[in-house]
Amino acid sequence: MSIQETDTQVIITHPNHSDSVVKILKYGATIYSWVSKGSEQLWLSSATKLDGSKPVRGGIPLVFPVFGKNTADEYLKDLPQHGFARNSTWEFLGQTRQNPPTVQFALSPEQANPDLIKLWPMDFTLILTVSLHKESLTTKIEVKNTSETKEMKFNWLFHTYLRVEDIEDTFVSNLAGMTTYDQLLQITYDDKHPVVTFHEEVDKIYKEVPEDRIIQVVRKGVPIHTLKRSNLPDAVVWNPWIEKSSGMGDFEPKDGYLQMVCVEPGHVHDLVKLAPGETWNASQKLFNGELKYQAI
Ligand SMILES: O=P(O)(O)OC[C@H]1O[C@H](O)[C@H](O)[C@@H](O)[C@@H]1O
Repeated sequence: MSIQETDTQVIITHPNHSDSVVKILKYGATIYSWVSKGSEQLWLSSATKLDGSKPVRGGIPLVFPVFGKNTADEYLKDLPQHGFARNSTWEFLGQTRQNPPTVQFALSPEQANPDLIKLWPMDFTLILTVSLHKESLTTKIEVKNTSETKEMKFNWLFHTYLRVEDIEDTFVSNLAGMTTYDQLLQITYDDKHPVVTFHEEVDKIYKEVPEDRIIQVVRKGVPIHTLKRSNLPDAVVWNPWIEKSSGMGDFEPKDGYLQMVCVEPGHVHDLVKLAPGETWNASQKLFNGELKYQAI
């Protein structure tokens, strides 16, 4: 059996490659482990809660309908950081394809976290589709505005925590020349650095990155993660480094920042505006591609 469902999670094992396994919590529809060819690809805090009491610190939390805090939008302004998708229990819809094994989860106001959904009075359906391939993982989101009258405005982001061996000799490539908003310095500039390196806290939103920019995480000249985006123009690159991780109670081990980097494809610079009855789709694909340098 390639799909196992329990009360709290769904585990997919590739039918022809038993060393490829993905584990998805119903809480947040959060992928918290993806093993490809026998090795874990995602970072997960050893102190994270997997019992639905708090968003997962690690894996691929889903950020909707707001990235960070939005103080300007009349509906989004009351929501907590990163919205409510990661703190709601999604409905498991079942397996939709045998090979590659594919499953779907759904979230609508009826299932969403009751304390948070009352702050965002919209009618919507989200469908997350997860496909496990021999050497890749695809996550696809469909957002439908089910209202007959009201426009819906939102952000979407896959908050992907990638596992690395040593962040100090790792870099993120193919963002050279892109406009970035540095969330720490609170300034926007064109990043002329050939690659993003990590020797202190990094928290940057790369804006409107063309889809043909294939973001790679490279260690010692070897690409260890490759990320393809569809309809997700922005990419957040985050490493909390020493001080920020020590302030996060659910971040363990405390030097775990050395083994992770978040590369988060999203639509966060602007809000997606969806007319009544309309649907919006986006996806990310994680795999291990050939080294490819894309310069300015
Ligand atoms: O602590 P969280 O709410 O999960 O947010 C974790 C991080 O998410 C994103 O990467 C943001 O760019 C960061 O500013 C934030 O610190």
